[in-house]
Amino acid sequence: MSAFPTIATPAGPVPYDAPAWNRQRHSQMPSHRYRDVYARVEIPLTEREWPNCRLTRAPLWVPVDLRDGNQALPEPMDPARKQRFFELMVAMGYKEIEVGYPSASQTDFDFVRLIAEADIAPDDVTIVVFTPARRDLIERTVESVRGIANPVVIHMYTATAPVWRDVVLGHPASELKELILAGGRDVLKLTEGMPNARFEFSPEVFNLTEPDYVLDICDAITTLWDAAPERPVILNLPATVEIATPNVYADQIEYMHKNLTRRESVILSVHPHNDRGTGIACAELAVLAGAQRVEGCVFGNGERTGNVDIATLALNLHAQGVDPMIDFSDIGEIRRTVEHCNQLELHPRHPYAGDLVHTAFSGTHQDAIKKGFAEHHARATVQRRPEREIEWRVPYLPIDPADIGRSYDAVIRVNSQSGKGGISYLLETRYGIELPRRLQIDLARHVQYHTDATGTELSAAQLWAIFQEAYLSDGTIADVALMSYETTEAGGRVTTTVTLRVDGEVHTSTHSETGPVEALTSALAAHGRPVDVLSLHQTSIRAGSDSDALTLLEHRAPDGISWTGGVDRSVLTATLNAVIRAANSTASALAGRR
Ligand SMILES: CC(=O)SCCNC(=O)CCNC(=O)[C@H](O)C(C)(C)COP(=O)(O)OP(=O)(O)OC[C@H]1O[C@@H](n2cnc3c(N)ncnc32)[C@H](O)[C@@H]1OP(=O)(O)O
Ligand SMILES: CC(C)C(=O)C(=O)O
Repeated sequence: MSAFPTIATPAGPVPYDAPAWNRQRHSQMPSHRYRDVYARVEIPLTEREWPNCRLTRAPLWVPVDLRDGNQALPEPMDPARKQRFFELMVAMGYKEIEVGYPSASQTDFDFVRLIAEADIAPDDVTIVVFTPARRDLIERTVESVRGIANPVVIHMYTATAPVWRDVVLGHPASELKELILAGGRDVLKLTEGMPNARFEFSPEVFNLTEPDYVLDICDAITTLWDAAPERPVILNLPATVEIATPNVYADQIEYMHKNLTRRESVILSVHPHNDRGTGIACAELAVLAGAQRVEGCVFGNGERTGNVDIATLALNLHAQGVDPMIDFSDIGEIRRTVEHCNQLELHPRHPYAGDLVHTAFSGTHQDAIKKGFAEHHARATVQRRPEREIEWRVPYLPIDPADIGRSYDAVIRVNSQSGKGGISYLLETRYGIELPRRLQIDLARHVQYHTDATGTELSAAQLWAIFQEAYLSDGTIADVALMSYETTEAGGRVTTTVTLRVDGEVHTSTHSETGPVEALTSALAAHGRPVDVLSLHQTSIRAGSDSDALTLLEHRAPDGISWTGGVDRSVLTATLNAVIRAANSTASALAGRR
């Protein structure tokens, strides 16, 4: 690590990490205990190519929700939930699905039998079943798939890392290799006469296993199973317990990719877990390093912190312009089904699918998103192309939420962190009201006052209520009213007659050569209630299929610049209402001042 910079102090420059400045202290935790057992293995890779590679196409995805995901649930799925999950995965387009650990339970076994006996797996979907390298369990596994017409993969695993060899299995390295090959022979023998059967081997805890030992076992198993390009063997290299930075896993995968003897007859697969929170990074770097197949769970359920999350991996590709080859266009429905089957809820910040991931509360983000949507809309109009087709350039939203079936409405929500952009966006999208910039700023102050006081989020309807209270309600004094007006034209001359009630008295005045708004302001001035109009803006309020005109009027008030509004079916009446309201609010402000 490079040296810390220095900080100028009255006593001269002091290193930034000097105790006086850097207040970090040694923790109370015994970190030294983890140096050996869970240490990264050394990989004899001298040159690495993966850092220069790019993700240009989707790997083969294999969801293991019904096996690795299921074995990590407090309450494993019942048959109905398993079937529903399976059907979801088929509908999403997965072509290879691990459906269970048939020797583990009757439910798992029966589900595989259901696939054999009912017509729930389309012909092009490969069915994977999982087994340890133990004859009785392999027998039961092969039994479960008998009669399935689909391609079938028998997936055998055994842990290979030193601690597992010593502590769990009780076999030194050479004996363990023999145990694995014995399991491999059992698989071969028991699947004789099953031309649809292919084989997969996983050296569990691959990432903690000595590279040359695991390479030797993998080569031995591909030789035993006679891997060939037309009948490849899947070698699945799990990061069963994630312990190192993702670049280390990438090195491990590249090492295998470059050194496997029958590489062209192997489908190189990875199976990352997420103990360090870097399962996604491990999978992505592993694909750069040569992996062709990725096992994971749809939203990352699985042992401890989970299997790698396939939805995130797939949508990361989508966000880089690469077709993920799996359909997440209705992520809400997928999420509902997965939550129902796993009985686990997704975190609101879960990438892509969480409730809050397409929502901005903070003012500057809202402002940028609002501008981004406006620019997007304008560009689509200029190019005469559908908005869903044109290039996406909306700041802070890595993908168009509509791509995955989420609506724009949820994108912006308002609380005390919000600013004018988000507030006006909500009023515009919900009510069709386009607010002028200076009014947006004024309204944001009213909203901020409210959110600071309550600390809660505001809905569009609540914002609308605040808007009405601020600009459309009559002040404490409402002693001016417009009784009537009439405009006539004779010989090209326009004359407007205005009848006002001011302080209980009715006054009628006639104004030549002016339109109704000027006539009204002149009449108000003549009766001691001037309104100094600075600007007028017309917009409309959508109410169902109808719309009302909304006039927004900026005027000089005793306390500075102020806004009032008027609403009516007619634009003119809306404007006159806004002028009268300005006269009354000026009176209220003056009264408040006294
Ligand atoms: C990383 C993974 O996800 S691996 C998959 C883990 N999934 C599961 O365990 C869920 C399903 N498992 C089960 O239902 C049970 O564990 C069964 C049916 C497989 C086995 O049950 P039991 O026979 O009662 O054994 P138990 O689970 O207590 O212990 C496992 C035994 O298998 C051995 N073993 C563990 N993995 C393997 C393996 N891959 N190949 C061969 N033997 C293995 C262990 O050393 C232990 O042997 P021992 O009894 O001689 O000490
Ligand atoms: C054995 C493999 C496939 C596994 O589930 C894991 O390592 O987590």
